[in-house]
Parts: sequence; C-alpha cells; structure tokens
Amino acid sequence: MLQRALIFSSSNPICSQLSTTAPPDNTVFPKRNGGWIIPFSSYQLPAFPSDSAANRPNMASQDEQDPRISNISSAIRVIPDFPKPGIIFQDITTLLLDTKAFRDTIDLFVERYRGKDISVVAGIEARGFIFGPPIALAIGAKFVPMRKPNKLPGEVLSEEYSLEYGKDTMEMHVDAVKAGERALIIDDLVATGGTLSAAISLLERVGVHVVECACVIELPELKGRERLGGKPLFVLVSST
Ligand SMILES: O=P(O)(O)OC[C@H]1O[C@H](OP(=O)(O)OP(=O)(O)O)[C@H](O)[C@@H]1O
Ligand SMILES: Nc1ncnc2[nH]cnc12
Repeated sequence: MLQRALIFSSSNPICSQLSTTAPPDNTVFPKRNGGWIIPFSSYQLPAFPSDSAANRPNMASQDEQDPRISNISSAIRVIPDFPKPGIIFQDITTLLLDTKAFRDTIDLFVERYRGKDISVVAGIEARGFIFGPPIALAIGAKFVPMRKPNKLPGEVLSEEYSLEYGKDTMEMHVDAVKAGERALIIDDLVATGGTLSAAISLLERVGVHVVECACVIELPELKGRERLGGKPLFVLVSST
C-alpha cells in the first residue's frame, strides 16, 4: 500500500500530515487508496463541556473502541495531489455512498449532542451543509448556514479569515440567531482551523455561546485545534 510519505514531498504545510511510518497496528486502518487514518481515541476526545461522569457512558462516541469508527474511517477516500500537487485530499463523498457509514457518522454526533440544550447547528459551506442538517433535525435545533461571501440575501455579518494561502470571507444572516443561544459548529474537516475560528467569531459577535465544534476528520499536524481559542473540538477520525 502506498503511504503518504511516498507521494508527498512539498514544503506546503498541508504536507505535514504525512508520516514516514504507519502508526501502531492497533490504531491504524489502511485506506482504500493509500494513506492511513486513525480513529479517534480517548486522548483526542475532550469530555463534553457540560458532561458529568454519570451521563458520559450514554454517549457512544465516548467509547474508545466504538466499532462504527473504523467503518467510517475506511469509507473516506484519500486522493493524493488534489486539488493541487502536494495536497492529500480527504474525500468524504465516498462516505456518503456508504449508507451505514453515513448514518453512523450522523448518529455519533447526535448521540453526543442530543439533550445538550443546543438550539443552533451552524454548518460551514460546503461540506458542513451535508452533515449539519440531519444532526440539527435529530437534536431539535435550527440549521444556520455559514456561507461564502455574497450568497446570503439578507443582512449579514462578515468575518475575514486566513487560509493556507491568502484570505477568504464567511458570512451569516444576522437575524438567524439570537444572543444567548447555544450553538454547535459542524464541518467535515479541520486543517489549519482558520475556517472554524471564523465561524466561532461570527457567532460570538452576536452573543451566541459556541458549545463545541465538531468535524468528521482532523488533520492534527496542522494544529487547527490551537486556533480555536480554547473552544472544544470533537472529531471522529484523525488523519496523520
Ligand atoms: O481548517 P482549515 O484550514 O480552515 O480548512 C478546513 C476547511 O477546508 C475545507 O473547505 P474548503 O475551503 O476547501 O471549501 P469547500 O468545502 O467549499 O470545498 C473544509 O471543508 C473546511 O471547511
Ligand atoms: N487535505 C484536505 N482534504 C480535504 N479537505 C481539506 N481542506 C483542507 N485540507 C483538506
């Protein structure tokens, strides 16, 4: 199997997700198209902010060995050199083709966030629009799209943020949320953390409390977690 170290050579920061050796056997799931992906383990799982020891066992996502995680991990395709040379693209479209893995992904988030008094699920364009709405419906929250610029017709708040190269802007309808609401931010993947940190800023500027950010995949070597100002981040799989 082709390992990421063999297909990657650039000094691009995204390349830091490569490793020359596979992680230990008991934590690694080989991917369909090469590369390695590690399911979450306890060291990656912050306890839910309002959890008590008593209700944690009710969350399937807190189980280190939850069998659903390995299937989810295996269903994510890895495409080297997309969209440009040196990037190892984590393709969640194959996860969407696998009805069990897709359903399990939604269920793991719903099990974690149901009953946590969350009234807003904020999904980040574009891939946060795939995972956010079913989670919102299942936990009884509204879905608020965090969009690329000039897409929303109403009054918007804008937040500029830095990408790997250059800048982008995220927008949210001002009247979509109210001060004091509790929000969950959903995206497919956290890399440098710039996107999530912009979403946190937008919500906090209008007085919304961001309870947690949740992603299917984390690229931990890009240290996106460190850009979230201490906001909790929950992920299902970690790609090294
Ligand atoms: O942690 P970061 O370094 O900010 O990167 C993560 C973001 O990058 C990807 O989106 P992208 O900007 O490619 O947009 P898309 O979902 O519209 O393809 C991904 O879906 C996240 O939103
Ligand atoms: N490696 C990657 N795969 C998929 N989406 C990404 N967004 C930023 N880095 C990414």
